[in-house]
Amino acid sequence: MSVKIEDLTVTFRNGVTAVNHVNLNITNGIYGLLGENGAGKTTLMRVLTTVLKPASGKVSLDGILYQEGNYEKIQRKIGYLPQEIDLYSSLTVRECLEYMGDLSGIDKEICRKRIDYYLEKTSLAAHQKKKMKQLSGGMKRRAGLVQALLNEPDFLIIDEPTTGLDPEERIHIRNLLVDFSENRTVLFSTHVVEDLATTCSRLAVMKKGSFLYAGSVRELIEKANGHTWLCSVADERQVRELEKQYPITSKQYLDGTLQVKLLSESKPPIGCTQTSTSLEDAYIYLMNQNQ
Ligand SMILES: Nc1ncnc2c1ncn2[C@@H]1O[C@H](COP(=O)(O)OP(=O)(O)OP(=O)(O)O)[C@@H](O)[C@H]1O
Repeated sequence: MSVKIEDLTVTFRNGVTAVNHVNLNITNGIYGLLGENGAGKTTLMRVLTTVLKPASGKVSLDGILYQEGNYEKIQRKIGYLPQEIDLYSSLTVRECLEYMGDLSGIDKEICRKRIDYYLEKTSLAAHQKKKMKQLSGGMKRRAGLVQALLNEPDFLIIDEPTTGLDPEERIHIRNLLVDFSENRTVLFSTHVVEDLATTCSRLAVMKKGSFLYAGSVRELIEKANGHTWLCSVADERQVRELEKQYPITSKQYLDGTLQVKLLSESKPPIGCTQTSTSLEDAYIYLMNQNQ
């Protein structure tokens, strides 16, 4: 499964260009999508789900062009978990998923088996008789993900799937997505950098409708390697001084000493040592280079 985006632009009626002449190739596996609020990630995902039509440019899924006459065929290959999802609140989890499966035209018996499997995988099996409105935020998110997985899509598009999940469930969902992506394509948008660091090998970083970076996670980290410093500072006042000059990616008291991790091209003129670069550091480094 491959998705090809060529010179894609999306402009809303109010004149906002949310996606601006972007190009991207997404192949098998999990592909991460990162970016600040309002960068254009959701807009791009809505185009890929066929909900939104682009102003210009081309998108294709395994060679099938996004255009009138092809949308139904494309939609059958796609699963989508939007940022906000309000499933039928007065149905039970199971009824709701069966109904969603029905709407997608999935054979009833196959659908029942898949619901059993994914409820188990998302730790929702024990809650399947609860009404949707009785679920916690994290449970609703997981039910939404099951809904997106039900037709076992070739291309799964997920917007913040781990929002509101406790640490254990977040790990379960990440592992489920990695298993699911074995022969499929998953576009995974999130603000939780750790989720991408532990699941995907490739990602794109968006800012103001364009890609600042598209490529391997390793190469993005390599860009910031050698520019990440761990410094021991005397007090908050010194931290405030440092903040004026450098992006600071972490700050914590360790054994009574205040330590900050900062990004700088060369060694800052205070006591510090070079330290390892995380994906989060590399993201901040990239964003600061492109201010
Ligand atoms: N329906 C719309 N009409 C007009 N402008 C819109 C519409 N939807 C989004 N926008 C604008 O397009 C830009 C991109 O929004 P989008 O929701 O794609 O960003 P995002 O990267 O998903 O942000 P977030 O991380 O906050 O979810 C923003 O400036 C937003 O205000």
